[in-house]
Amino acid sequence: MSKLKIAIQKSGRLSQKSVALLEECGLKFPNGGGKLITECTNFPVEILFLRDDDIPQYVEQNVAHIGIIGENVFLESEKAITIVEKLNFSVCRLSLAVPKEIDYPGINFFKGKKVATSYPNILQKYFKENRIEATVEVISGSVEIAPGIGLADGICDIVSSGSTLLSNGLKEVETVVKSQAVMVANQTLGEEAQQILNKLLFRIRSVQKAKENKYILLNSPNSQLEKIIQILPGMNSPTILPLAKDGWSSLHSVISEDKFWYVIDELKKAGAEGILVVPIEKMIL
Ligand SMILES: Nc1ncnc2c1ncn2[C@@H]1O[C@H](COP(=O)(O)OP(=O)(O)OP(=O)(O)O)[C@@H](O)[C@H]1O
Ligand SMILES: O=P(O)(O)OC[C@H]1O[C@H](OP(=O)(O)OP(=O)(O)O)[C@H](O)[C@@H]1O
Ligand SMILES: [Mg+2]
Repeated sequence: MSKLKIAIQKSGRLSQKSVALLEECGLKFPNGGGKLITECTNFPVEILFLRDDDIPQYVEQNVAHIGIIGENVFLESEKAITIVEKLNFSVCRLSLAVPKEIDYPGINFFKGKKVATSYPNILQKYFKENRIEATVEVISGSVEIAPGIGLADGICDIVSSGSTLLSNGLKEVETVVKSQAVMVANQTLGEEAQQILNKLLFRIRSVQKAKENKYILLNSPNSQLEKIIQILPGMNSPTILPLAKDGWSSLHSVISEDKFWYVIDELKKAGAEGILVVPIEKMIL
């Protein structure tokens, strides 16, 4: 049986989380010792450890069938490859920034200016869409230094917390694109590779779904059960088990991660006690 070749970043912001995702999907593989290619022992997959900027090209050429990269690298590469799944990690944005003392009048500020970036394709496109004629100065890293040393009037680079901008005397003025880690694939995968990818995507979605949800257990007087069930929009209907204590039940359900603080407040008001919220490892729907 042939193997699905997955390209992930060798070292950098995406590498640990990419490895963790594959491991959470149950894939077992030796990782370390500087080996740049490794085989899964329990799934028909081969993992290639590469520079992230090279991954789109390898996937386009089918040297790797799929890859994990930032959406920013996908867009910048302009390769004929397809995003098959957004992965909800390494969330960041590509933004324009200028020295903090500038009284920024809006995007027209950039007309006739020089902007340093490692993302010339994305930036040129953005300027074109906004009818801005500006000079794009391509540098490969430490972009935030450019205005301070007189290389450019502004920059376009990755922002997450904003602390790199702050410590270099810059302020964010426009978001150019939002990004997160994505899985990309070759556009003409063979049947076998496609089947393995489908299995892997099923596992990834089960892991993602589990992360978005929590398992909740609580005790409630039977008289309050109806009210509590209405507060908890479960997967189907919640499980209810009688407690040893007369007139009380234990209720189990699933709630989405972003709702549970809000819901917990309401549950307490409705008389729920002994509330436990626990992580879910896999969720098969
Ligand atoms: N501060 C950040 N917060 C969240 N995500 C980030 C951050 N910085 C970068 N990323 C995301 O992680 C990806 C990889 O970033 P990294 O800095 O490791 O790349 P790199 O230096 O180009 O690595 P390589 O050596 O493989 O070329 C970026 O393309 C972006 O999608
Ligand atoms: O808004 P922040 O949270 O400060 O993150 C943004 C910074 O993170 C990335 O650099 P990284 O730290 O990965 O170093 P690198 O430039 O060497 O890749 C990116 O290039 C920015 O400089
Ligand atoms: Mg890179």
